[in-house]
Amino acid sequence: MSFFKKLRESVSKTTETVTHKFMSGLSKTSSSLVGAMDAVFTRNKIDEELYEELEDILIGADVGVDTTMEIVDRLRQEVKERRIKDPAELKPLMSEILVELLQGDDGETVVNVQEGALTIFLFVGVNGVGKTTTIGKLAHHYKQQGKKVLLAAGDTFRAGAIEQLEVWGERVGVDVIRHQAGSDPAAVMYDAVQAAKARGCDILLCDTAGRLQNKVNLMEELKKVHRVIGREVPDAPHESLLVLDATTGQNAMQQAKMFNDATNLTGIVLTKMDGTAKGGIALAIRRELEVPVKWIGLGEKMDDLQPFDAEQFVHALFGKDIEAEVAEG
Ligand SMILES: Nc1nc2c(ncn2[C@@H]2O[C@H](COP(=O)(O)OP(=O)(O)OP(=O)(O)O)[C@@H](O)[C@H]2O)c(=O)[nH]1
Repeated sequence: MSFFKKLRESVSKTTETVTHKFMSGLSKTSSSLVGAMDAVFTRNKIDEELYEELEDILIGADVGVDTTMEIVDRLRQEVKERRIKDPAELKPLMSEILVELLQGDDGETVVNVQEGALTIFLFVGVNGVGKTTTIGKLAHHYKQQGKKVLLAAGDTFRAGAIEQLEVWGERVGVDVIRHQAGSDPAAVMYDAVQAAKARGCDILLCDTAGRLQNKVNLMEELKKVHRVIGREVPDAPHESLLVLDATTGQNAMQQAKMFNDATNLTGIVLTKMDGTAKGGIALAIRRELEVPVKWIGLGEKMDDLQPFDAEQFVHALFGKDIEAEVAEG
């Protein structure tokens, strides 16, 4: 069975809606990245110049230098082993390599939800990356699954952040535990955990500050919040999720390194993938950080957050060609 056919089959197991969301959310990256690659794949021979052009395209799409080198090296190797001569054959090969690269170890993107017990997620990230929106979207997601959800307004640095979380709480129909602006976020977390236990909640989603007087203070605050949660519920937080804005490109990589030192991240939420033509950042993050991307944000609406799935992702980038290949059999 061809790679495309297998890919199409696995993708068709999921709903059409999800496929559509990935395709429309990633359309900017798809047309710029795959669009540029198409010009290379129509060249008349596979030579050094072709590989160099592919490298430029990948780096230009924020794939990152190391990851780009790895992709192009894999491509060279497969071309040699499979004795490929026609540049047109590089396109399916490229998508195959990208799926493998994005897939990682089995179960890596599984979200650590405790069945029948309280699950706590801590969200970290600088201001404006989409932290509050992501918390709102996930609250909606888990509420739809019939779970009892509570939110903790841990960004006490900005009064606006507390209000924004309350707006999401109202929109989704879940309660928010909050204190006054300027109060100790660790105290908010303590109260939120007690409230979640007393109310028999399934999921507690904790917002945190993205900015303080300085970076050291912020990291110390996050460590403290982490400690307080862990003291109240063993093994919590069950996920420490860094929210990154895909449109900030390589800046996102630097933020990831900084937060990883302070909070021992378990996953990344990559937002605003719909707003960038450089969605290649997902590949760089997956490869260069030792933390898996668990969700991607594909828009501003409540249901525009999708669990990260390598096949769906690549399918959305190379979509039309996969349909065509399957149609040809
Ligand atoms: N297009 C798009 N916009 C998004 C996505 N996620 C969040 N946003 C938008 O990004 C902006 C910032 O999101 P917030 O949730 O306020 O960001 P935050 O990290 O909580 O920022 P602060 O409240 O400043 O700490 C808002 O206008 C959101 O609607 C996404 O996946 N796609």
